[in-house]
Amino acid sequence: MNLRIGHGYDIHRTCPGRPLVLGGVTFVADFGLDGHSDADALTHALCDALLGAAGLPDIGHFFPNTDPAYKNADSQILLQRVIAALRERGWAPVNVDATLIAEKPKIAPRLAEMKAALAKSTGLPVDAIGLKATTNEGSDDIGRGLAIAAHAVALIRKI
Ligand SMILES: Nc1ccn([C@@H]2O[C@H](COP(=O)(O)O)[C@@H](O)[C@H]2O)c(=O)n1
Ligand SMILES: C[C@@]1(CO)OP(=O)(O)OP(=O)(O)OC[C@H]1O
Repeated sequence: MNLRIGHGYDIHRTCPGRPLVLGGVTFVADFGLDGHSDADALTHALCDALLGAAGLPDIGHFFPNTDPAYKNADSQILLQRVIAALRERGWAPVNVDATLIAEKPKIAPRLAEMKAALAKSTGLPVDAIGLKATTNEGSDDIGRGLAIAAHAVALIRKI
């Protein structure tokens, strides 16, 4: 089999006093996301989708949240390392697709920047990066602005 599919999901709580980083882009917002790294939930979901496709353990296995090396880590670096781990095992990404669930801020105006950042980190062309945003229609903690979540899928091919 030369093609594999993977799925990833991540959620981080919002908090004051931290930058809001999503898909490698920093948003102007009065809140950020809580986490050990930069807490970029979208990029973490993408990492897990890619790792899952290759049958590898999840992001926390490769970059433990107990390791000071990853304190405030740039998740684009983690994504680059995930791509390298796949390549070492003979896999390359074909395309990825993700959905960000956030009540605010408005993501759509910055989607192109986010796709460009993720294309750079994955080595994929921009048109192989799918990215959408939706609110949670006011329901549960995401709807109340207390958290931001992301779902992602990735297709990989044997090199
Ligand atoms: N944080 C968000 C959420 C949504 N969008 C855009 O708005 C459209 C409508 O959102 P619904 O939750 O009502 O589906 C959605 O299709 C996105 O284009 C956004 O930019 N940022
Ligand atoms: C990214 C890592 C890095 O330590 O930490 P967090 O920013 O806490 O993110 P999470 O998705 O909860 O866990 C994965 C960890 O690998």
